[in-house]
Amino acid sequence: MTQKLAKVLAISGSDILSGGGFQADLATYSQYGIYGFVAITSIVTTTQDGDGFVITATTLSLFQQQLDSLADITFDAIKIGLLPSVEIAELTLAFIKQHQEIPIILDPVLVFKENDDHEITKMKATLLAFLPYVTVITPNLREASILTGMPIATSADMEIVGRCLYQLGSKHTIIKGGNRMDQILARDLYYDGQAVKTFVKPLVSNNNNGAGCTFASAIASNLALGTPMVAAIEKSKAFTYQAILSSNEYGVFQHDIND
Ligand SMILES: Nc1ncnc2c1ncn2[C@@H]1O[C@H](COP(=O)(O)OP(=O)(O)O)[C@@H](O)[C@H]1O
Ligand SMILES: Cc1ncc(COP(=O)(O)O)c(C=O)c1O
Repeated sequence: MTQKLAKVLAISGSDILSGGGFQADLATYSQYGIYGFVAITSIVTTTQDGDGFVITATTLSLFQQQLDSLADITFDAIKIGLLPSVEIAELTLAFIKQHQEIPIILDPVLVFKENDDHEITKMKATLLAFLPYVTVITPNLREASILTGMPIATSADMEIVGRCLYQLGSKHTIIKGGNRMDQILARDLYYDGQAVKTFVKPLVSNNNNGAGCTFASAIASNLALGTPMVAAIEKSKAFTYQAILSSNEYGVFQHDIND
């Protein structure tokens, strides 16, 4: 008899270059032997000169149609990635409120409209409203700084901001130092209201596009399979490190979980 596959939903954008977005989510689920579903929030394409990218949001009705199509499915975890607008974020929040019995991983991708302070302020308020309804959030330094309004320049700042996100309602927080804090180590800080833990790997100079999506999807996969939180983060950090080690010019490449 074949074993029943765990089912994980990605609420994510499409990355035309396949490094990040739902392409990375599905590649990760596949390595964990998980059946992956996707509700597409947006399509990310490159600008004509190839130097930038354009985010086109899925229409609200098409996005809601996707969520409605998934209404009868019992998922083992849900991972949330790029939310291109406050409206898509609000529909997503309403959806996850109906799935409070499973792990929900929020990777708050705040790459959109980097120069539009008004949009960022609105999105910040919407993302903060997610905190009581998600299991774990995985902001990078910039995202953690936007969410809390606090600057992060040192490892000590990471801890202060981790504690602040806990005060704001986050149950489990991982602040990703990645390649933005240190020259030698990729150091992430975890806080759950009790203990501060750090997860560390050597910093490699490879292309890390899609590392954040891969990390959050691996955590979703591990939690869906019943792995406790700290072990899930440890395994996901190692999985993502291997993926960064074998990236190409487009993004990371996910390996067998035993590599
Ligand atoms: N160059 C790198 N070398 C090793 N680990 C990295 C590197 N860049 C990111 N990571 C790790 O990959 C994971 C995803 O982080 P990151 O790429 O910083 O997220 P995001 O894509 O959200 O900015 C984290 O565990 C981070 O520490
Ligand atoms: C659709 C989508 N989601 C998320 C991301 C962020 O990717 P990451 O933070 O994993 O590098 C990207 C980046 O290209 C993307 O295209």
